[in-house]
Amino acid sequence: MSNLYPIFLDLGNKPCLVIGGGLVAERKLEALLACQANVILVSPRVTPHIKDWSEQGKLMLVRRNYQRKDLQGVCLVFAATDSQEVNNQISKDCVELNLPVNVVNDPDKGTFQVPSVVRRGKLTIAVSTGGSSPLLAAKIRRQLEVQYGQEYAEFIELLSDVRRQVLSNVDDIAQRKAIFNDLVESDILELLKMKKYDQVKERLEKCLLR
Ligand SMILES: C[C@@]1(CC(=O)O)C2=NC(=C\c3[nH]c(c(CCC(=O)O)c3CC(=O)O)Cc3[nH]c(c(CC(=O)O)c3CCC(=O)O)/C=C3\N/C(=C\2)[C@@H](CCC(=O)O)[C@]3(C)CC(=O)O)/[C@H]1CCC(=O)O
Ligand SMILES: NC(=O)c1ccc[n+]([C@@H]2O[C@H](COP(=O)([O-])OP(=O)(O)OC[C@H]3O[C@@H](n4cnc5c(N)ncnc54)[C@H](O)[C@@H]3O)[C@@H](O)[C@H]2O)c1
Repeated sequence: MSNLYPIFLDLGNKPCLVIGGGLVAERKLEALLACQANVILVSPRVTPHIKDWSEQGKLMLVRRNYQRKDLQGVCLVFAATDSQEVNNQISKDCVELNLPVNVVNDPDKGTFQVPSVVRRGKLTIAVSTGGSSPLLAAKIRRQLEVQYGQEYAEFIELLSDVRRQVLSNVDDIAQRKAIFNDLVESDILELLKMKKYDQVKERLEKCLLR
């Protein structure tokens, strides 16, 4: 396998195909729905959760075995059946069509792998072991969850607002960079964690008046 190239995809309203309806398919589906993807799931059997989500209109469920025509018009494919043979066929069909495919029981047959993920608002940290140990990826994810708490979500919102203001009000690039640097290096994050919002405001003003 080559070195994997990390990338963050915007799948909002994009048609994504999951083939298989077991627990592994459910995990991939849940992550896709959390990113507002338009999911089509093809599988004769599905978990109770998948059935519920389909009844709530959260995905399109096709209750039969995979057929090559399912690939028409989709942009991302997950081969998540428990059959090596079916997953291999899906992988072959996708490679012929140049469609990115994830194969849950044979990473080398796929063209992308799913990382373990920590989300804090707009901050996303993704961990991959290149398929060597999904359990280690999950362990590192849990460690990162402790290190990067919910305060990061608030901090990033704030940085994003301030960045917009600075980009429209400060023309000098060196000065902008200095302001952004001051903000990132400030103790605002710790103050947010302690919910000391008055002091956050003070620090912000100080950085902006630089
Ligand atoms: C990160 C995560 C994302 C997700 O799926 O959402 C993910 N697997 C997770 C959990 C997990 N997977 C497995 C166990 C049971 C323990 C164990 O066996 O180790 C557990 C633990 C559990 O279930 O708790 C078993 C397993 N996984 C793969 C195989 C097949 C093989 O290796 O050949 C087998 C053996 C199946 C068998 O026994 O036959 C393959 C893949 N799993 C990947 C991702 C990709 C590589 C990621 C990487 O390492 O970089 C890759 C290559 C393909 C892919 O799926 O993209 C998610 C953790 C989410 C989190 O908690 O944060
Ligand atoms: N990548 C991962 O993270 C990971 C983790 C654990 C296990 N696995 C592997 O993933 C595979 C799936 O695991 P699971 O626990 O979800 O299995 P499962 O047995 O619960 O589900 C298999 C699903 O595949 C569907 N299916 C079978 N043939 C099909 C076909 N021709 N077309 C469409 N759907 C079909 C079935 O209806 C069923 O819903 C297993 O091979 C397992 O070893 C991968």
